[in-house]
This record gives sequence, C-alpha cells and structure tokens, in this order.
Amino acid sequence: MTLPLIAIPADIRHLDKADWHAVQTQYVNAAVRVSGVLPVLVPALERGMDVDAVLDRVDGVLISGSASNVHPSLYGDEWTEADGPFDPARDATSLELIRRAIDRGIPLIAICRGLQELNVALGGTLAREIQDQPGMWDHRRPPVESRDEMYAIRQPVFIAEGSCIARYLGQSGEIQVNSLHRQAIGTKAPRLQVEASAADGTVEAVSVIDAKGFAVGVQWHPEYWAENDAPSRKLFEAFGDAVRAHANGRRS
Ligand SMILES: N[C@@H](CCC(=O)NCCCC(=O)O)C(=O)O
Repeated sequence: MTLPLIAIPADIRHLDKADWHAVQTQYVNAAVRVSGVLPVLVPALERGMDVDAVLDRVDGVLISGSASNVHPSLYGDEWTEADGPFDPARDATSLELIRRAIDRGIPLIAICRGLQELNVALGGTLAREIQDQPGMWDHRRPPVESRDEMYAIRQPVFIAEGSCIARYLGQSGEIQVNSLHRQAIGTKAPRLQVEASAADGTVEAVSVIDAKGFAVGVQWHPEYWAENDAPSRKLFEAFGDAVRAHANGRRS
C-alpha cells in the first residue's frame, strides 16, 4: 500500500528578506519515522485556500506548534502588538482545516499552537502570558541555546483516567512532558473534553467530543522526542494507525 498522506499547514516565516511557507522538520520527522505517514505541506493562505481540495487527498491532519500566536480578534479579544508575533495566513488556513477535518472525520493531531487553534476553531478563547497569572508556572520555552534543551522533558502532566489519550498511551496519571508556550486554553470550546492537565490547572490535552475518529490536541511537544520517549512514540503511533484506518476505509 502506498504511504497515506497527511496535511501539515505551514507558517509564514521571514528569511533572507523573503517570505517562506515553512514547517519545522521535527514534525515531518515524527510523522515519517514514527507514524509511518507522508506529510504534504499546505501553504498558509490568508485568502483562496480550498481546504476540501486538500482534505480530499489526505487521510490525516497534523497542526504543528509555532512561536506565533493566534490573533486575539479570532476569539473576540482586544489586542495589542505585544500579543504577537502574529501569522494571519497560518490562522486562516489552520482554523478552517481543523473545522473541516473534524466535520469529515479525518484524523487530527494538534500540537501546542495547534491545540490553541483547535480550541479557537471550535469557539473557545485563549489565556495569554499565563506565567504572569498568580499561582501559574512558567511554561515558556527555556532561555537556552540548544534545541534539545529547549524541548527537554521537564514538567509533569496528569492524563485523565478513561480519556482518549490514556487509551493511546496505555496509561493514565502522571507523565513527564516538555513545555514551550506562553498561552493556553482560556475558555474551553464546548466540543472539547479535557484529557490532561498540569498541577497549576493549565489544560494540557483535549479531545473532540463525539469525533468520528482520532481528534486530539496536546499543549506539549511529543513530536520532538517521538522516536525515543515512550508516551510521545505511542501518541504518534496511534495517530499513524488512525490515518491508515482512514486510508483503508477510503479505498474500500
Ligand atoms: N505561540 C503559542 C504556541 C507555542 C508553541 O507552539 N510553541 C512551539 C514553538 C516553540 C518555539 O519555537 O518557540 C504560545 O506561546 O503559547
């Protein structure tokens, strides 16, 4: 069987005085090496994107993390430039891709910014600069040079018993994850179920209630250690299995 395709929406990045459509290689590597699927990078278009034209051709969607933030106007909040950096083209593509993938029952994994987009796409809001709130931890990317240190596994989260994530990981309770975010779910969208939380109350994983298939979001970064961290590997293996099942269903 030919490898099933998944869609990964790109960011707009500025490099060498030009705009690029870009996805970090850690997401591509986890999809190829652990999920056993082939990513197709989807351009970030503020106008003119036809997400169904993409979804007609893939059997999964991976929404990656990014240092940019979902524009607060998309969840009805006031904003200043300090809430950036922004990526409106990524917002426009990701939010619609998420909604239509869920409608069509196409397996979806949303990571970090992706979880935040999932929440906004389904009607939720985001909390910003969460580390500045009383009693909250600092979940931000550590101020270090090495990417392995940035993505170091360093924080406990608690997987809810009986959750989808518990089923995929084969365990509930405490696992250790990495953490590189300054925003989080504020008001949870009605169609999302909390699957994991941090001890400071941060929502760390969600699933889509009544989803037709695999549809989860995680605030941490399982892609970075997907080849050698057991919970990370199991999540990406479960995503790959869901993608292959969808591909087989489409062909039968
Ligand atoms: N911008 C959002 C989401 C954070 C996120 O996706 N982090 C991954 C990228 C980390 C990096 O390269 O800085 C937030 O800050 O909450």
